Amino acid sequence: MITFNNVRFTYGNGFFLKIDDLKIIKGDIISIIGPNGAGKSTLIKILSGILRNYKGEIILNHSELKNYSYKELSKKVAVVPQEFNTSFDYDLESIVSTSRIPFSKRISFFESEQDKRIIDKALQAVGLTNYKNKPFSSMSGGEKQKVMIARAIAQQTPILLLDEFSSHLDPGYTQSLLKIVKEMVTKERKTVLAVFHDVNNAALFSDKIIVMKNGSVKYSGTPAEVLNESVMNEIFEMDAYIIKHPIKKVPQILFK
Ligand SMILES: Nc1ncnc2c1ncn2[C@@H]1O[C@H](COP(=O)(O)OP(=O)(O)OP(=O)(O)O)[C@@H](O)[C@H]1O
Repeated sequence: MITFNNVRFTYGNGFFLKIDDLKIIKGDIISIIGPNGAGKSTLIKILSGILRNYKGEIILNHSELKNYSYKELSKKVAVVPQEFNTSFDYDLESIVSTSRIPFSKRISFFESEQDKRIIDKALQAVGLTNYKNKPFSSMSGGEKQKVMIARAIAQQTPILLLDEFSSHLDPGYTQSLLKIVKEMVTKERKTVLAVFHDVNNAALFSDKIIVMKNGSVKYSGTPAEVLNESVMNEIFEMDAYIIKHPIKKVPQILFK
């Protein structure tokens, strides 16, 4: 569904993203892990259409990614960013409603009845219906992340990109948001790429893990295939014990 061929990107500051060959299959939940500065967010920004001056080929549904207009790409890819701020203090409903703009047939955007239903359902899915008229600025960090997930749900795209969306959240919020996202993507067979710093959550959440370092994909495979002591040592320079989750049977990392 998404194929990378000899993709190269640089900000011009010495960092180089080099992805020779990578295939992302429809319906897979894929986590991207790797140390700070590995290029994880850069990869997400390329796939979201923010960074377009890469070399090589990224094929999304038979067409080169660069050739999609922003509007067309917004119908295919939704992003839950690491952080989101607005210069105006919109209420939650208005923030979520921006997800429907790509589907508008007019130049100025008026929500249809169907849009309103989709927005209500998305706010309901993350448990924020009662807050929909509250200003975004009055929400906590975790609630803001829920708003961004609702926005991505309402965008109804086949691909979802999550950039460390749980990094500021407490364990309870993290678990509930991961559950919401996993249920939704499994039900609707969405393809997900999610950047994680928490390797244990990555193992629990995903079908496959991509391990990046210095701008390249070093390993990829199921959590059981890629998460072992020597990879943790090579990639993160850490001494780790690996145990098996007692119920989910995926690897879990402990500090030595
Ligand atoms: N807008 C930018 N301009 C110049 N350099 C950038 C920019 N954004 C990121 N970089 C650099 O590119 C490299 C990769 O950054 P990126 O944000 O993709 O890493 P990451 O793996 O997401 O890191 P982290 O885990 O710390 O979020 C880093 O060296 C970073 O300093």
